[in-house]
Amino acid sequence: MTVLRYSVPTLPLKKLIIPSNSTFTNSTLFHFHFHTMNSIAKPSASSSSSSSSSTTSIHQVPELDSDETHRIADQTFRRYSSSSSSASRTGRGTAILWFRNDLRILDNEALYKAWLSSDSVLPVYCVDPRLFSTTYHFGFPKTGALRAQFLIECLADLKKNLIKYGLNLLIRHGKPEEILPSLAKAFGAHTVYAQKETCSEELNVERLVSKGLQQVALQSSSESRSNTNNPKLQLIWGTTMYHIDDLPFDTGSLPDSVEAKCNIRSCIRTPTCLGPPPSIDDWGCVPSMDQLGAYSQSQNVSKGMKFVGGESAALGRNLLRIYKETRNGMLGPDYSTKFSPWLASGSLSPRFIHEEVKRYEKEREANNSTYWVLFELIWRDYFRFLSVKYGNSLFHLGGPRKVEHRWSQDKNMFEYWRDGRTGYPLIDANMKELSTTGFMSNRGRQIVCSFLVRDMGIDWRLGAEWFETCLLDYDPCSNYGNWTYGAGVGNDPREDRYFSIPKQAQTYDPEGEYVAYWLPQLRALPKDERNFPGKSYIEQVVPLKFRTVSKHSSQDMALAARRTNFRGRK
Ligand SMILES: Cc1cc2nc3c(=O)[nH]c(=O)nc-3n(C[C@H](O)[C@H](O)[C@H](O)COP(=O)(O)OP(=O)(O)OC[C@H]3O[C@@H](n4cnc5c(N)ncnc54)[C@H](O)[C@@H]3O)c2cc1C
Ligand SMILES: Nc1ncnc2c1ncn2[C@@H]1O[C@H](COP(=O)(O)OP(=O)(O)OP(=O)(O)O)[C@@H](O)[C@H]1O
Repeated sequence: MTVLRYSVPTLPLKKLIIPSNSTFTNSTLFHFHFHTMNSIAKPSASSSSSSSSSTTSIHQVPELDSDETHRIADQTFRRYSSSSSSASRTGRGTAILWFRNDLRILDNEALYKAWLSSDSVLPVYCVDPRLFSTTYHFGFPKTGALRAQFLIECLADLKKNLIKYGLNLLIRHGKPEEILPSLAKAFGAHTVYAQKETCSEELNVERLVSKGLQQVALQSSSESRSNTNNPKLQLIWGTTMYHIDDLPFDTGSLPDSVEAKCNIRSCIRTPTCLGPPPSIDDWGCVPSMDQLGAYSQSQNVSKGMKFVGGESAALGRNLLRIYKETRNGMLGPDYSTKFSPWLASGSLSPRFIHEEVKRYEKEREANNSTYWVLFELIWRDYFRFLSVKYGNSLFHLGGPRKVEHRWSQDKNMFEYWRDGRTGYPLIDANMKELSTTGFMSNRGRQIVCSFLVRDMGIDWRLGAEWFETCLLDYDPCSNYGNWTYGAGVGNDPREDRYFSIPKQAQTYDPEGEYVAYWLPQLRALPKDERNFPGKSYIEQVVPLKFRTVSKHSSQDMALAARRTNFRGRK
């Protein structure tokens, strides 16, 4: 079988070359945990054909127990720490480190700069109620329960690791623009350091925080002439593998087709001790699901993959050897790296992955998989830089290309898709995986996107906002970037990205293992019928645009015609 690479972003960044000559300041090589072929070959949902085990199993990702996770994390922290840099800490006073989507210690430049510029760092996380309200147009939960749970785990782990480094994490509930200026005032902080974001919701918060800090300075100067406090917000780039300052072009004019060669910086070496922290009586607890708001009612993963949040778990997950051959899979934890939830929360640095890949290549072998992991990370970078270039048009119906198209907002149709009741097993299985686990393979994402947009003709923003609710790895740039591509409104030169369900099913789920896992009622059918079950399954709600597989096309058409107008909330 020829394994095709997925076709969402193929160009334009294809030509962005990963330099093979990246240089590292620390060339010492240590052991790093990689799954072996044996551990990959362990029975998993993808390899098991027993119906009982493959319908009920839960795969924890990573599959290590807590002791092993922390052992590997500590080992990795040591490998990436520096004991010699305390002499360079010449700063005075207090600096605040405002954690956002950079919930990690390793390779966190903002944290490092806060440490360097002060003699005491105050790490803060603000539980911003806006992140737990609703999506912009259609009023879905802004953060679904599974991502909320993942975030809680990230915060608990970050707090634990900061304590190991001689600090702590102050957790406050409220808006950063209210919390940070008041902390800056109370502690006389000179700077608030934070990772720079690029989308308008986050940029708006940055502006408000900056304004709040200016108010502190104004108040301070009117109250005291001798001892004024003039705190500033210092934003540090940190989300991508390529540093924005190293790109050979200005992001505002990021070309649609790029041929660029630039170095990837080494990870920041974190000092072994980041303390002392300021004196604080109550550091605040990691929030519970209840505290995160109405939409975050606990939801347990009942089958499929259960991702463990936090930097320690992220460092325990590594998988490179067979990645290229399996990336287009859909079932089980090991067909792709599954780094995305940790990358999105910032528990994992893309530069760390790059450095580890290079180390692996040097110690063992360079192979297709090691190349492809970095290649995929370039796509992640690309969508981040695209958000700088295109701003809010990434979120607009017509996308960056301002495409005019009549979209449906049929509520019933959308709900068939959302709930996995379309009558197409491949769509329904993927949508059930998403709502049960918060994850879907890249292939699945492309297929369900194409179905919603092309076969159902539904406003792509409904799909994008539903993904925003559900995905553990939700990232505004990657999500809306990929959706605009899929909907044909992005800057992708290709016109119609149609994914034919029969073809996708035959190529990527030929034995119907994936659909039978998520739709157990199909397991009783012969393997080659599971994706094409006819009357043994629910009716298809729309015919396919380019191929009629339905045996009930008149009913399909009738259903498709029953369209009611779904009124967006905006
Ligand atoms: C409609 C749609 C919506 C998506 N929404 C998101 C999202 O909100 N957040 C997100 O991280 N990814 C998103 N993706 C991209 C991709 O599906 C996931 O990053 C990938 O499936 C995560 O699995 P993995 O970590 O095993 O990826 P791997 O295949 O192992 O790739 C390694 C890393 O490369 C990056 N990457 C891979 N493919 C892409 C891509 N197409 N775009 C951007 N980054 C990529 C991810 O960070 C990923 O973790 C979306 C794709 C589509 C088609
Ligand atoms: N982090 C984010 N996550 C999800 N959506 C985001 C994020 N940042 C910005 N957006 C979206 O960007 C859009 C910006 O809308 P805004 O009103 O700020 O600007 P606009 O260009 O005037 O848009 P509109 O014309 O729709 O009002 C909204 O759809 C908002 O949801």
